Amino acid sequence: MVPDKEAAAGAPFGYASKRIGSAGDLGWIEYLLLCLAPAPAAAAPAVSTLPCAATSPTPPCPLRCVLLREPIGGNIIWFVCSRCRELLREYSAAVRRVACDVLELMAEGLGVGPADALARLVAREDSDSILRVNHYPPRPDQLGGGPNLTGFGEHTDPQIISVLRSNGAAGLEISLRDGAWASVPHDGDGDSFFVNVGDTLQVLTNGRFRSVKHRVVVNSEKSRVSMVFFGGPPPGERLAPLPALLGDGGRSRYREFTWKEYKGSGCKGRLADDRLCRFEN
Ligand SMILES: O=C(O)CCC(=O)C(=O)O
Ligand SMILES: [Fe+2]
Repeated sequence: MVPDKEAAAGAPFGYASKRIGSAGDLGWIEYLLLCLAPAPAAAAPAVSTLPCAATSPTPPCPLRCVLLREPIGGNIIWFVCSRCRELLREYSAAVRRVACDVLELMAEGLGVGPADALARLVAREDSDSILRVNHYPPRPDQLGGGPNLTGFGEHTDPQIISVLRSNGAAGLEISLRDGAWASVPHDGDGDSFFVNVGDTLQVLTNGRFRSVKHRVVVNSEKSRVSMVFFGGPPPGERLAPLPALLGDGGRSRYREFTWKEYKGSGCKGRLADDRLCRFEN
């Protein structure tokens, strides 16, 4: 995982609260963003050997492991103990396999070959995949502004596929074709995942699978915690609809671009922006 000092340097990885992205979007949220791409040797984490949580004086993180938060010069620097690091590694390897299995089933359903035509992009060691832990504290009584407080504003996920697991507290909603919002029912037994198509899968499938707008509203007494694996392609990967999905006229709805280019174009905009329209033919 990419080292903790990235957070201190103001890079997108690490801990943040309320601010989502760099364009002014706000939400009733705190979150951790962890890069799963292999870290360059020179940037090996200096803080990974802290003693494990049980003996730590800091509050437990939503994962029930411990993160130490230290306000230094206005920044919050976070440290992950070695046990937490190992748990996160195990979890992300398992959830990456789930993502790849789902992508293989999608390729089969679409009739495209080879079987790993989609999954290979996420399975690769250099895939730009991210783990995000979101914590939405309960809505405070004193806040006005109607029944729904925005936890995470409407957006689509830019990557190929997102696999989300929550603690069963309500709040996630998806946008239907007619623009109405529908709550995603949570799983009472806690053994299912919410799988979301990302913008890049919409491109790869030439629009056959749609990247659905979603948001989180905070209106309950209970904190919501979600943990999302975002399977993204390697940065230099050239992305375009799979040839088998171009249809009879051979029409590609999107021009070719690299993942790096897409990320670069999207990160400056607002959460709700339509990032794909710039790449449409
Ligand atoms: O917390 C949730 O349920 C959704 C979070 C989300 O959409 C995201 O992290 O991209
Ligand atoms: Fe999302």
